Order: sequence, then C-alpha cells, then structure tokens
Amino acid sequence: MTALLTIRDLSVRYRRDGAAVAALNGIGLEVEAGERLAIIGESGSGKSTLALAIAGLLQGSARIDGTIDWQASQFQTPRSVTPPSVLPDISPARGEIGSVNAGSLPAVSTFGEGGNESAISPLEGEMSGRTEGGVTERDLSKIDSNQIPLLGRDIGFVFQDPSSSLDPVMPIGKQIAEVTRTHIGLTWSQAYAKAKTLLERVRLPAPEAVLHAYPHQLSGGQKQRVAIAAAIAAAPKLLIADEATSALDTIVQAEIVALIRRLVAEDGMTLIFISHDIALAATLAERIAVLRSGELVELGETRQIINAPRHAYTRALLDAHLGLDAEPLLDRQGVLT
Ligand SMILES: Nc1ncnc2c1ncn2[C@@H]1O[C@H](COP(=O)(O)OP(=O)(O)OP(=O)(O)O)[C@@H](O)[C@H]1O
Ligand code: NI
Repeated sequence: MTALLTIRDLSVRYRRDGAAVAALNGIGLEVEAGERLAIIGESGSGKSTLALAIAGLLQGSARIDGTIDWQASQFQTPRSVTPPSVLPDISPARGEIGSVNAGSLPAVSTFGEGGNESAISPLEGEMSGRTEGGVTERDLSKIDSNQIPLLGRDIGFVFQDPSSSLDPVMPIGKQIAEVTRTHIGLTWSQAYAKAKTLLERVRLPAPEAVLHAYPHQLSGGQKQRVAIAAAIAAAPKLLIADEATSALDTIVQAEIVALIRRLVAEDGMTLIFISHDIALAATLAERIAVLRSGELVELGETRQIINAPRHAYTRALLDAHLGLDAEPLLDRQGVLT
C-alpha cells in the first residue's frame, strides 16, 4: 500500500487565556491510500485537532510543529493552480508560516482571523471550509499547490453539525453546485446536473425538490446527507468525517455510516472516520488509531484492537463500551456486529 498522508512528529498547541494547551503531542501516522482509518479517543483527546490539522483548518493562533506529507500527486492528474479570482484575499498580517520541510506540506499554514469571513471569496471553501472558528484557507501563494491538499478538491470534510457547513440562506443545489464549479470548473448547468446526481447518490428522496430547498426544510439526517454530497462533490481522494453521526439518533446514525461506507467504496476514497465510540468505529474501519491526551497510544488493525488491545487505555475504552447490556462487538464467528 502507498501512504496518502504521512504525519511526522505533529504537535499542536492552542493558546487559551494566555496559557498554552497541548492538544497533540508528537503524532506519527501514515494513512494508506484507499484505507478506512478510525481515530478514536475520549472527549478532548485531540481527534478534531488532528482532523483539522490534516485539512489545514486550524486557527491561526494554534502553534503547529511537525509535517504532514500529502502524496496524492501520484494518484491524480496534476491540476493547475487555483485561478487568482477564487483565491482568498490573504493579508500579510494573517497567521504565521513555519515548520516547512523540503518536499512536505508544512503543518503550519496561514489562516484568517476567526470570524473574518468577508475576506474569503464566497466561491472558495464555502461548503467544507467552515468551522466554528471561522473559515480558514491555506496561503497558496507561498506553497506549490500540487503538493498540498486543497480542502473541497482533495479533502472532503464532514462535520458533526451539518448546519455549520451549510449556508442557511442558500438553496441546497447551489451550495453543492458551487463546489464543482470552484474545484472542477463545471458550468452552472453542468454543476446543477452533477448536484442532482449527488443528491441521488446520497439517497435523498425527491432530489429535484431538494435542489431548490433550504437546509431548514430538511431533517438532521437529510442535512448530513447534503453535507456529505457537498464533501464528495469534487471527488476528493480523502474524506474526513469528524463525529459526523454523533448528533443523530441510532437508526439515522447507522444509515449515515452505511452511506459513508458505500460512497467510499464506490469512489475508492480514503476515509478518516473520527468517533469517540469504539464500537461504531469498528463497524467501519480497517484500522483504528487510539488517541489519549494528545498522544497516539495504539494503532492497529480493527480486529487486533478489539480482540487484543495492547494498551490499557484501549482496554478501558472497550470495557466502558461493554456494559452488561451492551451488544458484543464481535459475534461468535468473530465478525464485527
Ligand atoms: N480552539 C481551541 N482553543 C483552545 N483549546 C482548544 C481549542 N480546540 C480544542 N482545544 C483543546 O485541545 C484539546 C483537544 O481538543 P479536540 O477538540 O481536538 O479533542 P476531541 O478529541 O476532538 O474532543 P471531542 O470528542 O470533545 O470533540 C482539548 O483539551 C481542548 O480543550
Ligand atoms: Ni472533536
């Protein structure tokens, strides 16, 4: 297998009330092309920080050390630099650059100040670039664009709360169409046709009607389907789902997990599935990485992690899940249930 991403010695510190909060500490991890990798750990263990670092979405105030190599160029036809018309208006005052290793994606990119959304072109990152801290963008003027993954084009990101990535006042069809217009240069009519196909692929009923609907007209599960459609619209190599099913009830959660599994298989995408639920992660992932307090404590094949965890913390996560009334994680044949 070939690594799509190689993360080396990645550390992230946030600043809070003048003090540094270490969110990740010396993470080393290879994500193989085409694999389904789950990242698990309890709240605050650094899962989202890792996902945001990979996607280039960390706030400018975060201090990042280490490198993240993106080796997708061998899997994709080289694409030209994003035209200046859709580049964000990056002011020199933004963020810091650092930690650039030759040939590596620098883990540090430049970022806008939180909430300064007006400086970002509305065509760029609208669907998948939004996060609670405000939209962030890599400074493409300083880095060879073929070496860094571009959010929306190379990486699709699905957040826990679809409302945070969907624009409440824009029709759904337009939101999805903008992704393919921006990243693969479709015309509006092509982009709308593609949006409709995507709504069919995520199994939304009445895709034609959904094209013209607004997010508030859909249920939580339907909104998450729309967010997934937008995330995969430009056929990214990597899909990151950060607690994408945590806000949904159990039945809808299972449906969304099944949807993600199908789409990833159909498109040959690499998946990073983030969850605090080891059992849910085990249903989807081939490998599981266990984070604890910003450290990678265990990484292995799902079967090994579930059957023979090496680290006491993984065992504790399993034990916490395996309450007396819990379903067994593996059935008698050793198949994940
Ligand atoms: N913007 C921020 N500013 C300051 N500290 C932060 C920020 N974001 C996260 N942290 C801290 O960094 C650590 C890791 O947080 P992170 O959100 O990555 O964990 P997580 O595993 O995703 O947790 P959860 O399961 O609750 O989503 C925590 O201690 C958290 O409080
Ligand atoms: Ni999180």
